[in-house]
Amino acid sequence: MYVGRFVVVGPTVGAYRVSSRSFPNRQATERGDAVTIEPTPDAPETDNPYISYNGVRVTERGAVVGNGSHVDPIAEKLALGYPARDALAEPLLSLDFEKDDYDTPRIAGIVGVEESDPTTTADGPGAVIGTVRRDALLVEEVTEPTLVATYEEDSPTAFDLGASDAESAAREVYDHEFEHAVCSAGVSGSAGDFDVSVYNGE
Ligand SMILES: NC(=O)c1ncn([C@@H]2O[C@H](COP(=O)(O)O)[C@@H](O)[C@H]2O)c1NC=O
Repeated sequence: MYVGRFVVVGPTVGAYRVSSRSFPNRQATERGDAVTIEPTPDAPETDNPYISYNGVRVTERGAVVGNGSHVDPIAEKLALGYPARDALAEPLLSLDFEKDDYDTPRIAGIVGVEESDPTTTADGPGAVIGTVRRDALLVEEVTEPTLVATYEEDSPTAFDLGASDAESAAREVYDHEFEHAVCSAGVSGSAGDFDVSVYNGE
């Protein structure tokens, strides 16, 4: 099955996988507190605005994963002190679904939200997941690893993630049977102490 891009989000571990039919020549590159999704040096030129972006941004108050330019404002709002639910919901709503041939949804999540966050109820690190589609804006707290994808699996659904560290999470989502894996990133930890890892295949 092809689900396009997907995030898996849990309280202390999460991941993002790029799967792509149209733009497979891409890589995940760690750059300080971010992971950039970008064309490989040999990729054909394109003016598609949706294929290069930060897929991960780590802040002191949580690690953000997602499939587009909304990751940056989510991280910035979180760092400014917005509650996790609101930091996720506002950029999704204002940027909306992608204006491409597929009305591709924006998907995102925040891992390792601090316990004091007023919009999570977890007794420990919290997590929120969300998506904006043409027909819905869905944002919710999750207490177990949860997946949302751009296509088919486009509402948050429980996901059986075995990994508990960033490196294994990146590897596990890359190796998942969903078709057309391109690259991935994993995050683990909680507010103030995160690990990040990328995987670009063998
Ligand atoms: N985030 C990404 O890496 C990404 N890659 C491709 N897209 C969009 O999704 C469309 C379909 O891509 P594909 O055939 O690779 O699933 C592309 O034309 C592009 O508008 C993306 N946008 C959202 O997922």
